[in-house]
Amino acid sequence: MESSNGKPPHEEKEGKAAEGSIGGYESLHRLLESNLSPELFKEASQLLLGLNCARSLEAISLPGATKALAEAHDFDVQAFRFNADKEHMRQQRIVRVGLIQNSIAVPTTCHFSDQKKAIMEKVKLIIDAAGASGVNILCLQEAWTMPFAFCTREKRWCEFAEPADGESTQFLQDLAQKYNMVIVSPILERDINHGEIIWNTIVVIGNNGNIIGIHRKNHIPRVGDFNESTYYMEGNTGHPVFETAYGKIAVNICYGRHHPLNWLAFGLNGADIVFNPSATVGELSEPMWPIEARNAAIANSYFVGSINRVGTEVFPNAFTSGDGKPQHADFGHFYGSSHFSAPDASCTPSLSRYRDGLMISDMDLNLCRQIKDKWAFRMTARYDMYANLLSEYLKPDFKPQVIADPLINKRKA
Ligand SMILES: NC(=O)NCCC(=O)O
Repeated sequence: MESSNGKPPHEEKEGKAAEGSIGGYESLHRLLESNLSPELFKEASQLLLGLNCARSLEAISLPGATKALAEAHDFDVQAFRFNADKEHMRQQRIVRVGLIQNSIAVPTTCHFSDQKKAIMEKVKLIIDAAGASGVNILCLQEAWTMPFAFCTREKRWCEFAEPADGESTQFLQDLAQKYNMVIVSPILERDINHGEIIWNTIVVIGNNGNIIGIHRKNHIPRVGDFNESTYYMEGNTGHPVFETAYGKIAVNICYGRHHPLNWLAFGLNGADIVFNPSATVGELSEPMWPIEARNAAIANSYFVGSINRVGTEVFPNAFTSGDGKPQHADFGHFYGSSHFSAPDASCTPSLSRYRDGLMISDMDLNLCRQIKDKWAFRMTARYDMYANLLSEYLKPDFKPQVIADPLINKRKA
């Protein structure tokens, strides 16, 4: 949507491009939409997003109440539909799935209770919008109750950790029940029954407000300012798939998306939808962001919901990145851009790079099996061959299978 004087909307509103915008636009998709002719935009869009059942992805309209909440509280809301072919012997399995991205709500210098309360208050409004839209399964962003303070290496941020059945879970249990919605809640967990150990955890809350189970982040980053290994260890919960009233779901937490075997394991356990709640910044990972999730959806014949937080979080004390550059007090810009990818290689556009948002998608889960039948990736995967390689690789005397050219150093001048 371009404004009346041809300027991108936020440039006009704020007199300058918002931090994280692309020349004043919220996303690449919106930049293209505003600057290409409708015919060219349609073609570009089809190339970028792929086709679903041989057609462009359809946008769906949402109730007035959702739009009113988005308008009043300035969050981006977008909604699309992934179709599957109609089958003779199986009913459609359509579920409405939502992703929420958000910035923190007050400065990181505020009292911790006030920070958490303010985030919960703002996220509640977006959950209300998801509820008003009839969302069945909703996933929040990684460590949603707090700033992503792990860059600082300061242990005081551990105060945000809470038991899996703690305050934020109880808060969401009420909303899950109210809206008959499954909610996936990524938190910093404190395991009080095991010596107060801290984990990066997701809690799956069923549509009756019950806790179905938890999963703990499998792969912990040691890259850039993501000093998460200072706070928690690799998870001990394997690759659970949660069978909910609306489908089988799993959660690959943030940095796990760089590990194809992590994606595979959730697929082998039967997931139809895998969420990837994340916290990641532009320079480090943005070129990977649209590729990895989409590739996982294709390779594993399931839907992926990718979520990233938004905004720049400034911390009270400056820290260094161990790269010889000056100390700094922020992590860089969390670029939002939450979106869905489908097993047939289509995907939605992304939410805003700088505003809070709610991405909604209807998806017929039958598409997962239809794509398995079409591409037969499971049938052609040769898992036994790879199981063998991996078990050899794990042995201390493993020798890489390399066949060297015997003439490699024998070329005459
Ligand atoms: N939160 C987290 O694991 N971030 C790591 C950076 C990335 O994977 O992009």
